[in-house]
Order: sequence, then C-alpha cells, then structure tokens
Amino acid sequence: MSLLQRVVGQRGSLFRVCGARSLAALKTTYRPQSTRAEESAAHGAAARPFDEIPGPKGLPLIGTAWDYTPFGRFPLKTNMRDSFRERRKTYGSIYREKLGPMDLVVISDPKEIEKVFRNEGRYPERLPLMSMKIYRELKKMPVGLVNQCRNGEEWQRVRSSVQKDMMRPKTVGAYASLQDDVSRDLVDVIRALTEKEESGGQVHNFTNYVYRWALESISVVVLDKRLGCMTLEDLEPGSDAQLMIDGVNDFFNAFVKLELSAVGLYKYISTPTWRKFEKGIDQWHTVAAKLLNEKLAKSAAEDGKPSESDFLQSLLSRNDVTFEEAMLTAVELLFGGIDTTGNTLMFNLFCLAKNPEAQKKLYQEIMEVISAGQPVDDKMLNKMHYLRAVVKETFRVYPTAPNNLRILDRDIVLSGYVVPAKLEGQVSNGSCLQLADESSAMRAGVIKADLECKSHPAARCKHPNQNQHVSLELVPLEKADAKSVWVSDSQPTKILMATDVISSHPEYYPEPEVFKPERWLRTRDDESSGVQPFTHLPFGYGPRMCIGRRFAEQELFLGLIRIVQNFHVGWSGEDMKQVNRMIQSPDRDSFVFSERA
Ligand code: HEM
Repeated sequence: MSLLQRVVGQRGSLFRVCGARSLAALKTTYRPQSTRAEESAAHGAAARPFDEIPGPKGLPLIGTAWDYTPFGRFPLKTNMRDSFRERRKTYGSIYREKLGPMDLVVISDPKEIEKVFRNEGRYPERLPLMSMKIYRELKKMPVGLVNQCRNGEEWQRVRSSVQKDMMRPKTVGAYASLQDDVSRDLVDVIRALTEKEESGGQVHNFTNYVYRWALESISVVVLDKRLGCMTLEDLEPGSDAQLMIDGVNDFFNAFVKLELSAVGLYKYISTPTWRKFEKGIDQWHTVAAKLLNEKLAKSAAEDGKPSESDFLQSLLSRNDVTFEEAMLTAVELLFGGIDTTGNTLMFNLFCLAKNPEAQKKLYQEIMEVISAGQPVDDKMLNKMHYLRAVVKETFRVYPTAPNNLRILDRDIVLSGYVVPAKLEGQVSNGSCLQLADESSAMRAGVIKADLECKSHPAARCKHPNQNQHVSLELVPLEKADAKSVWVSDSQPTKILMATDVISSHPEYYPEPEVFKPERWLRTRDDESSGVQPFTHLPFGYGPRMCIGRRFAEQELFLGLIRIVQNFHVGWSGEDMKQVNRMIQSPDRDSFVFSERA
C-alpha cells in the first residue's frame, strides 16, 4: 500500500506530506509494508538505511554524470559497462549512484536480482523511451506497450492481448517455415555478394543485410507479407520496402542520439535530430498503416474466420484493443524486431567465426538433423541442443541487452539496505499525509525529488527541510479548490540489474573469458546444466519480459542454421567490439564467407 494513502488530517489549503521523526527512532520501529516482501520482513529490523548504501560521491547537481560523457572515464557509447565492473570491485554487489536527478541503485548479485523480480508486482515498471513517448504525446497517439510505464492496468490490457500470439510456442512455431524462407534468401544474398565483390568471400557492411533479414522475418508474422527486402537489386523508389528500409536507418540514428543525449534539448525545442526522428517515424507509421489496412481489407474480402496464424486478425478479433492500439503494437513489434535480433545474429556469427571448434560442432548438428534442401520446422529446432547452447553462450559473452531496470511500488531490502518504493498516490486537497514510521525511515534520503502533480501540472513542490527529507509541501497553484490530486515522485529510485557483470564473473561462470557452449548442455539426461538461476536473463524476466523472445529465438536459430549449413563463417581484422546504441551493437561488420563443399 502506498504511504500516500495514509491521509490523517487537515492542514489549511496545502497538500502536505510530513512525518518528522529522528532516524534513530524510526529505525527501531521499521516494519515492512508488504506481506509479499517476506524476505524484507526477515531482514527488516536489521536493515540499514538507504543513505548508507556505498557509492561514488559525484559533484553537486550533476552527480557522476560527467563520468559518462565522451570526456569522462566511462563514455556512454563505448565504456558504460566498465563502470559496473569497476564499481562492483570498489563498493560490492550493491551501490548507489546519482546521475543528475536520477537516483540509481546498481545490483549484481543473482539472489538480489531474483528478489527484485519477485517483488515487481502485477505491473512491473521500467523507464519509458522518452523520445517515443514525447512523439506519441505530440501526435495524440496511444502510449504503446514499451512506453506504458506508469499505468499498469492499461499496459496489462494491451500486453495480454498481444501476448497470446507472441509467446505461445505452437503459434510461433507455425511461422517457422515462412521465416525459414527469409533465411534462405539471406543465404542467396550472401552468395551473390561474395560473387559480386570478388573479394575472397569478404562481405562488408553486413549489418545492413542482417537488418533487412530481421525486418523481413518479422513482417511475415505481423504484416502477413513479404516486403521484398532480401535482394541485391535496387528496390523500386517509393516502394513499401524501400520506404521502410530508408526509414529504419534514419530513425535509428536519430533515436539513439535523442535517447543518449545528456541534455535532452529535443524535449523543449524541435532540434534537427528530432526532425529527422519525426520524419523517419512518420514514414514508418504511414507505410505500416497502409499495409495493415491492406491486410484488413484482404481479410474482409475473404470473409473467413481469423486463423491461428493470422497475427493481425487474431489481435483485432479480441475486441480488447482498439484499431489504433493494434496498429501501434504492430509498428512497435516491427521496430522492436530489427536491431535486437539483427545485432544478436551478428554477435553469434562473430563468436562462431572466432571459435572454429564450436562452429564445427554446430555444423555437425545441422547435418545430423536437417538434410540438404529440407525445409526447417519447429520440431527440428527443438532437437538442436548445441545450436541453443551457442545462442545462450553468445548472449553471455556478447549480451545484446546487458542490464535491466525496475521501479518498485513497494519498499525492499537488498543486500541489507532498505531501498524505497516510488512515492505515488491520491492526495486530498488540504490534507496532511502522515508518513508511517517505517516508511519515513525508508524514505530518509529519498523524499527529495520533486513531486509531479498529474491533474495540476502547475503544482509545485516545496522542500522546507531538505536535510531531514521528511517534510514536503505540495502547493497547488491552480484549481486550489480541487478535491484531490494524484501525485507521483518524478525521480523514483531506479534499480538497475547489471546482469552483464554476473555473466562475466568466475564465481558464476568458470573461465568466463572462454566461449564454451558446452556449459549450457545438460551433463546427464535428467540434470540441468548447473548454471545458477538469475545469472543469465537476456530477455528480462517476469510478466514484462521481452514479448518477442520466442520469435527472436526462432529467427536466430533459422538464420544460423542456413548460414552455417552453406558457408564457413570467418572473420578478418580487428575483433568486433560492442558499442551502445540503446542496445549493444557491433562496431564493425565484415565477415568472410566460404561456400561449403
Ligand atoms: C535477440 C533479440 C531480443 C532481445 C535480446 C530482446 C530483449 C528485450 C529485453 C531485455 C526487454 C525488457 C524485458 C524486461 O523488462 O524484463 C525487451 C522488451 C520488449 N521486447 Fe525484446 N528483445 C529481442 C527481440 C525482440 C523482438 C523480435 C520483438 C518484437 C517482435 C521485441 C519486442 C519487445 C517489446 C514490445 C518489449 C516490451 C515489452 C513490455 O514492456 O511489455 N523484442 N526485449
């Protein structure tokens, strides 16, 4: 239960949150708020306050943000993950860091990560993608699945509609042969490229073709249509495929710049990058809307019942999402399915190129399960244990999404420290919110962020006593006669789970620097591989885990099968490194493909 619901009295016309007590006194009376947080209850009495979590000091106002600029020690683009490793060594598996107004608790202990996920509740909350969110607000569009972060019930309504078609193995498996066709086309493209370039099999700028493959692979599901991206020929100018491909690069380049910009000027004025972003995404929406409408018209003309494998019809037939929401979801799935899966395929190919023994074993498995020319189906995929192990091991050493984040609606004790929940709730006009003792204790050091008032954007928060942190006044500047307002902490504590640190730690993965798919294989039929839980979560966890996981895995399996079946994959030159483009991306992309005999 939110502490803001504890309204106990009247105090003039202010919205007031108060509860001044000494920390020492509060510590002794601490009780956890939620019965679900049983662990916390066990440790609660001994838990140490939030302010005592160790961490780098940082500068006034900006905190440690400087470290992540191009001039700092951990530039966001290339080195951010090194900060997690270095700070773990200095402070341990929990530390607190302030990046400007953002209060971050970074954890890298699998048991604590499990605890966070077990306490995330029915509506897990992440941070939204700000540029997308602003775009949609400006265009008065629905918020969408990825960005629906604050209104949990709304998120769940859309999520549960889409989930039925995205997460069920049988439904996903039904698309295997269509997606296999796309992977075979990728093989033809590679063959044509190696012949055309006459470069001894060297293919440069391979990411470009892999993104096309990923877009085409997800289009056959979402749009029920081949876009025609898998060709070396020039696409017709103005064709759907050309518009989408043009849009992808422009959009991603602008999107990454906006999301990673330190100042975020685009939030206030229309910068050139914002305009590029807007143009790219407008273009995508126009093409997607056209294709979806064509698809709906076709289905209406056929007048049949929605089939299991008709993704869009099936989504719309449920009546629990509007047409606009279905369309936006389709666009999100198309977007979400390109660079994520594309980059992951690149990392897998690189790992195989650098580890010829693993590549040989994978080739042998492919030859055992699939005969030449035979189409691949989901049953065959289920037999390919080494292939699955290769993909897992690649995620371990080259994670595409190396960390995850949650904002909790309940207090939690992590590694012996109290980490407070977000502060949110309905406040009656003129009432005084009395913080319960335990909540005050937990919030010591936390009630410092501005409170946003949703219903009264002009309402401002005053901090009469910043040092003691326990007294807040929210003064409504408009509509002072309103009965109540909804207030929420604009900077709730964010818990960042640095899973990437765990997967490279010898305590959890012996010889972590060695690429060893075998570590994922069962040692005996009835035994698991011995990998500890919550040390490897490439798609996240819980009700908000990646909704595209099954499709992504299926596409990766098919892509790898077809490429390795046809070519020996090699690499020349400097090793591939990962750079941060919101997700991890390859910094170079030249492979050497040699046709197998
Ligand atoms: C290898 C490829 C992929 C990786 C590594 C990946 C990873 C992730 C991760 C880590 C999350 C956050 C999960 C959490 O908070 O617990 C996520 C969310 C999401 N992913 Fe993926 N993803 C991949 C492919 C895809 C594909 C192919 C699609 C679409 C077809 C997709 C659509 C989404 C969406 C819509 C969400 C937000 C779900 C929600 O908030 O309810 N992803 N993904």
